[in-house]
Amino acid sequence: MAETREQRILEFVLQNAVRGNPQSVLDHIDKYCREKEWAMNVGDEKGLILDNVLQETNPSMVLELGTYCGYSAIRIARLLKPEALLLTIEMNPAHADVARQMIEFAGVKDKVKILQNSTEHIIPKLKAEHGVEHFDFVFIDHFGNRYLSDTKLLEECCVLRKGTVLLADNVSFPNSADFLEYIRTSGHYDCTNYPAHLEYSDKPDAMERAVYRRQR
Ligand SMILES: O=c1[nH]cnc2c(O)cc(-c3ccc(F)cc3)c(Cl)c12
Ligand SMILES: [Mg+2]
Repeated sequence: MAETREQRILEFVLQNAVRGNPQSVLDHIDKYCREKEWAMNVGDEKGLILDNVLQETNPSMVLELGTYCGYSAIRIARLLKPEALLLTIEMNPAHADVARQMIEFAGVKDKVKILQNSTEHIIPKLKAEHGVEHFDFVFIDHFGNRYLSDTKLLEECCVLRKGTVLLADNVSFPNSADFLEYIRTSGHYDCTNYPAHLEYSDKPDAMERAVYRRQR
């Protein structure tokens, strides 16, 4: 029995899912987390919202804040066009290690680069060290109490452009209230709310799309 929940999810995928098949990996993570042990993957219901908003955006450069086990990274990577890339930031080394193996097993490792450190450490280095000009799409799913500060940091580091789409998970929880207030009242974003449910549960949750207006 693997010692951590994240390792048990990975083990279940490695032993039951189809190698190289991203959908099979997603389905098996959802199956394990619905039937055996709950975990904070974006999940299948909110995952469809992510799929739709992502496909409408048709991005070349994507950033994710909060990799966790790699579920949403695989979800995003499986829909990216050939030259497109996903950078995903994960501060927890154990989670990043599980995600690396999950992403490799799913067959999407060529489209995904995991950066293991805190967001405030990495975001200021994206242009100089990772050759980023701008992101077309940002999926925010790390810690609600960091959503606002990291969104402002993305603005200050000039990695957003007019039309960049931010999509934030878990905006129904109080710890991202300051973020919601800012994107809805700052005048720099056009916002849309998507009511849904907490992954693998019937508790209410929501996602918010925020399209960046200001020319950078
Ligand atoms: O920390 C999180 N980061 C990214 N996504 C998360 C998520 O989708 C859900 C939750 C959560 C919500 C309610 C609950 F009762 C237990 C866990 C968390 Cl805590 C996170
Ligand atoms: Mg989440």
